[in-house]
Amino acid sequence: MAISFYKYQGTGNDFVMVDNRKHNFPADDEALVKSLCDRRTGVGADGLILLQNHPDYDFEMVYYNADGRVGSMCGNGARCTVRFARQLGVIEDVACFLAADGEHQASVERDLIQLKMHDVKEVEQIGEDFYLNTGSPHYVRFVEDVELLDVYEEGRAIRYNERFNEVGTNVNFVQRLSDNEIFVRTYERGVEDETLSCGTGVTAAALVAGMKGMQSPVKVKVLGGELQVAFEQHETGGFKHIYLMGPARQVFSGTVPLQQV
Ligand SMILES: N[C@@H](CCC[C@H](N)C(=O)O)C(=O)O
Repeated sequence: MAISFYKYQGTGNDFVMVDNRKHNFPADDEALVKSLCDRRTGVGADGLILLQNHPDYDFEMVYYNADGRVGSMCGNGARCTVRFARQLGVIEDVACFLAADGEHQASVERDLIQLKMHDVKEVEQIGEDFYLNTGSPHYVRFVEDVELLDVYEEGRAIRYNERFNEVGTNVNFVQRLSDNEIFVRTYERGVEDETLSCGTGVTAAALVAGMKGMQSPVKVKVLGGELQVAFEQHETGGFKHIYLMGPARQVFSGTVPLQQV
């Protein structure tokens, strides 16, 4: 048996995508997902996503981290899944779909995908840092010079801090570049390394920038390109009308014999 797959990327956050509408991909096989995501012996990706039918939505997105475990919400993965659904003819230019954290709306605008994120009700302050959930848990630290930072070492130290116990966290280091632009580097849980971009992380970083006085929309530079985050701040704290926007495209497609993974 062979697995047909597509490889997509959104600002360098890359995913193995499987059209699971008529198949039954054995995603409970953690070792299989992990081996497909392996950059030396597999296809290579930060995660694997199944696009499946759902009776109440245009489609359902099921996301697995590169370590093979089922993940929480993935912002870039969702933008890539919308592009994938458009290319498969599942949707036209708008989508309403189900992800790990519930319903999302999205729209395709030429090479950009705009994704509506869920409201964020609270942002915890931890010393000078912040912790919030944008579909996945994110720790946000503002720094002076993000390019000089050892994201792997400093990210891991926070990721495995006992405060976050077995749930863990993603860790975002943020530099303010101008009145409306930040630069974000992320250590991603489940990849256990820095990735070129993290959509839920960029969203978390932009919201914290908003708390610090930055106006929406916030431009976000990442190692893999540029994203934009729009939001409205609740008077009582928290955020609503949150949108993540950026490019997402197919890189290649192929098949992998199951016995080789
Ligand atoms: N790359 C993602 C975040 C995926 C979830 C993360 N790995 C986790 O386990 O929390 C994104 O674009 O949001």
